[in-house]
Amino acid sequence: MRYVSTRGTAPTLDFAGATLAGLAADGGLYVPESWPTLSDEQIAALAGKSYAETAATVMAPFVAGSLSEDELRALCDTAYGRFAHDAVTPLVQLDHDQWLLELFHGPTLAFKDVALQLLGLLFERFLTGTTEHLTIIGATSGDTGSAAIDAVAGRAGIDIFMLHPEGRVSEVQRRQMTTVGAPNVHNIAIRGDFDTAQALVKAMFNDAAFAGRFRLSAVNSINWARLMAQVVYYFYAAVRLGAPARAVAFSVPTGNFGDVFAGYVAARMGLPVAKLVVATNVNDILARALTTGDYSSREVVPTATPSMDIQVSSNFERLLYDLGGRDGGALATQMRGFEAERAMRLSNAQREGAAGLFVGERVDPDGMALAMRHACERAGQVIDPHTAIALAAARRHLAPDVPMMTLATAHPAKFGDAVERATGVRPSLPARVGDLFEREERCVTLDATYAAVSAHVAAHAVPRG
Ligand SMILES: Cc1ncc(COP(=O)(O)O)c(C=O)c1O
Ligand SMILES: N[C@@H](CCOP(=O)(O)O)C(=O)O
Repeated sequence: MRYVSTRGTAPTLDFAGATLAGLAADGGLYVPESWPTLSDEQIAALAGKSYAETAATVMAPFVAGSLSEDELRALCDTAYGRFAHDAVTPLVQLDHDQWLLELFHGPTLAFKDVALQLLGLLFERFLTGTTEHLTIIGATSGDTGSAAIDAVAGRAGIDIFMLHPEGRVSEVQRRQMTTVGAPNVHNIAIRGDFDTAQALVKAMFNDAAFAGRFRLSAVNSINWARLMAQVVYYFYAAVRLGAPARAVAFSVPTGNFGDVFAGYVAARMGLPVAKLVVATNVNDILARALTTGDYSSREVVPTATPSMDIQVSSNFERLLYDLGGRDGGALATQMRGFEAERAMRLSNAQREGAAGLFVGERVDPDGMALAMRHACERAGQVIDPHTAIALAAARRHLAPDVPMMTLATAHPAKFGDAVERATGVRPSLPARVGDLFEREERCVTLDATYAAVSAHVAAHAVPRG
């Protein structure tokens, strides 16, 4: 499979190249040249397969030319062997036709592990036999950071620099990042919000001199491999609830539009998806864009769902590209307009294309708390606040005979205070996270300026050989 940039001018790459590059050189995001499809028979045949087998089948067309089927299967066995549940992403029934798709059974208790456990192995595989040293730069509102650090800590040939907004991640999230002692892990708290951290990361990629000195790569969902791995659980869950004979719906708590874009990819590949509910908190740029066509960024409001406190959603660009006829030149102009104005309008084609599958929903703090209480009292499920946002949104879009799956993106113990406030129940941390509160923290705090952050990275990164 070849990968093209959404902005049309970066070199076309194979899967290995796109994985190592992260962001395209023209500032765009890599997407497959075309969407592979699975026939109904191929989808039906997934019903008897394990998670790792499903992953190898669904991802095979995307990695063709860079990995053999046997290599991919071995990587999936290793990546998904580290999960605490044998089903990797189990379904839990909430109601007659409502389900939770639990994505938090990986090492760091969030859905990010599903993709990042694999991505760590892919980096290692693609660096083997080269003398390259990878400098990973990433931004996190909490969960990507810990999952990425777990995936690459201690790996040879890689350093990771992870930016998080100071004081705006939960204590568990922060400690999961800052207590990792491996010397290749560099935590940076910035005095700013997540959007600023994400913009600083993109600026380092887009600085030709800087990108020329270091072999930069990405672990955020700007890296195509992240999304590819997330497509798998949409298939895995849907076939268990009757696909392809029966259409299914998903509600996804959304920030950077990565997870829900993976659902869109599953639909493009042939999975019968009736609806994708794009659930946001009060930082609702995506809900507004999908309901009114107005994609305009406002001040970020800190909430009890910090991982979704985002007003610039990186992966929306991938959707706009696909729905806008894959015209890289036109998309580049549209995105440059957004970058200058922090606002843009979707074209008619983009709005109408999105309306066929997506529905945007904004959920306020009361709706979130109510959903947590409802899940606890009616189904005995303690859910995290991000999942609660999606559950509240899901309940507005139930349809007869269409199972609705709410993606449970984090373990409730990562956000224990908010869960306890809403439900009176204090979830305990699973033993697999270890002695998080006893370990020493390592992190520098920097002003949210390009000069400060790029100088820090440059001082600690290994230049190209
Ligand atoms: C727990 C949780 N839920 C939801 C999201 C939003 O996912 P995405 O950014 O892929 O839309 C995140 C962050 O990515 C998260 O950490
Ligand atoms: N909520 C995210 C923000 C980064 O998103 P990503 O999916 O692009 O890595 C986080 O947990 O850091």
